[in-house]
Parts: sequence; C-alpha cells; structure tokens
Amino acid sequence: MIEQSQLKEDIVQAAQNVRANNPMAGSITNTVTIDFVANAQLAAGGSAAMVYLPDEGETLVAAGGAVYLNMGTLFPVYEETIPRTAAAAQAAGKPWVLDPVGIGIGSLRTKLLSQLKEYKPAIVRGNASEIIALAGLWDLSGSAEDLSRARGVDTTDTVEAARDAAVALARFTGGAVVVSGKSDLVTDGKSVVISHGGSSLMGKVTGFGCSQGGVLAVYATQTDPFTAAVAAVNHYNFSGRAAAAKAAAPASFKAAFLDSLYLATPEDIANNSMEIQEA
Ligand SMILES: Nc1ncnc2c1ncn2[C@@H]1O[C@H](COP(=O)(O)OP(=O)(O)O)[C@@H](O)[C@H]1O
Ligand SMILES: Cc1ncsc1CCOP(=O)(O)O
Ligand SMILES: [Mg+2]
Repeated sequence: MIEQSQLKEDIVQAAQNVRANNPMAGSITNTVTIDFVANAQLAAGGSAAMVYLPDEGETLVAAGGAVYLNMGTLFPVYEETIPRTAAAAQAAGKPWVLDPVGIGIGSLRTKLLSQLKEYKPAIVRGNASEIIALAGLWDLSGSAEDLSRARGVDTTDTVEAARDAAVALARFTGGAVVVSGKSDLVTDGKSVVISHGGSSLMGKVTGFGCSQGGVLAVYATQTDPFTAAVAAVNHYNFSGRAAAAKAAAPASFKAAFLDSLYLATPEDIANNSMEIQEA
C-alpha cells in the first residue's frame, strides 16, 4: 500500500509536469460532450485533438503521449476506429484511457468493449454501474448479466458496490481504475484511494465523467497510471468544490469549474482530502 506522503509528492510532480509540458492526449469521444472534454484538457494544462476516422486515431497515438477512447455515441466507422486505435496504443507502449459510457446499450458497444479487453487500458474510468458491467463483461467479477443493469449513461449503483469490480479490473489490466461518484474510488489492485470533494452539481451537467476521462489521459502522459488517476480525480474534486463556492446552478457552475481546473495549484491537487486503504 502506498504512503500518503509519497503519493502527494508524486501528484505535485505530475501536476507540475502537465503544466510545464502541455502534453497532447487525443480522443475518440462522444458528440454530446466533446467540447467539454477538450476544454477540460486545456484548462488542466494539456492539449486536445478529437477525431473519428481509423487512420486518424492511429496518427493521434503516434503524435500524443496517451489516447482516450469513450464509447458514448457510436458511429459505424468506430467498429474500425476504436480497435485500431487501441491496438496502435498497445503496440506503441502508450497509455490509453477507456470510459465505457452506456455499456449495455447496443450490440456494437458490447462487441467493441469485449474486443478492448485484449488491449488492456492503462486507466478505466466509469461510474459505478459501468465499472460493475465492464468487470462482468470481461469475466473478472460478477456476471455477464451485470451488462443488462445499465439504464443509460447515469449510475444506479453506489461507488462502494463497485469496489470489487474495480479491484478485479485493475489486477487484470495492471493499470488503474477510477469509479466516480459522490466520493471517488481509485485503485491499482493493491491500494484503494477514496478521494473526497466535488459537488452534487457535477451530476446536473452532462460530461463531467467524460471530461474527467480526457484529463486522466493528459495526466497519464506524465506519470504512471495510478498516480495519474489519483491526480486527475483530486484535481476534479478540488475544482468541483471550489466552483460550488462560486456558483449555485448548472450553467454557471460549469464555467466556474473550468476556471477552477485552470487555477488549481499542484499543491491544491495533492492536498485534496483522500484516504488510502488496502485493496
Ligand atoms: N454527488 C456528487 N458529489 C460530489 N461529486 C460528484 C457527485 N456526483 C458526481 N460527482 C463528480 O462528478 C464527476 C463525474 O462523475 P459521475 O457523475 O459519477 O460520472 P458520469 O458522468 O460518468 O456518470 C466526478 O468527478 C465525480 O466525483
Ligand atoms: C448523455 C450522453 N449520452 C450518450 S453519451 C452522453 C454523455 C455522458 O456524459 P457523462 O457520463 O460524462 O455525464
Ligand atoms: Mg459517464
């Protein structure tokens, strides 16, 4: 289990490196929240590029330090784009982040998410229902029936209920898993970090989960998957809390949140309230 002081030091370093290096993390992401994903990546200190076509996904892998694959709104071309981009990342030894948004909704989504098991994402990020469903689909915990519990893109489960699924996924990938919710859970299969903060207004604006995936990919360009995951999650929780002190309704909250992402210091991010437990 990692020591809190060591983890904080690693987070400060990662956040400083993101700000100093302006790293690019390309995305294949959904059309609902694509603008928010790019703006969050920029506000956090990174650089964004969004594409749809297979060869362009491969080009972004070569050009960037990490890549983000989000299943939110699929198009037929993604049947080629998504596996080719994940394969390119694996072949290049570059980290990629998976958000299995809406897992269970249709046959292409299920087929693609099944295929992606082979390419082992460095970071998996989802809400509790999505993480439980993915671990079931990949035969790592629960059962294949967990796929049918999905109602849409919002969770119907608590973060704690997804703990075993998250640990099983992390032990399989060798990377990190983030379960988002009121408090967020991050695990590498050995330690579990519970990160506090944020605001209930984050559930009243679409794209907070998706944009967190983009920011996770930015951090993954600069450090190991577990440090990257805790840093990005802490960055979100700190900024969500700070934004809630300035804005009380969804639209102004979203703007205040992007400002807070931009203004948060590496120390603010590292010192966000968190607990470390044995997995
Ligand atoms: N009730 C809440 N209190 C604090 N933070 C929240 C709350 N609901 C969501 N969040 C935050 O919003 C972000 C997105 O999480 P979530 O809503 O679970 O994802 P998704 O949008 O994929 O369903 C995370 O940073 C999470 O911590
Ligand atoms: C509403 C919606 N429908 C398909 S993708 C999407 C966005 C989901 O975004 P998030 O999970 O970050 O709230
Ligand atoms: Mg989501």
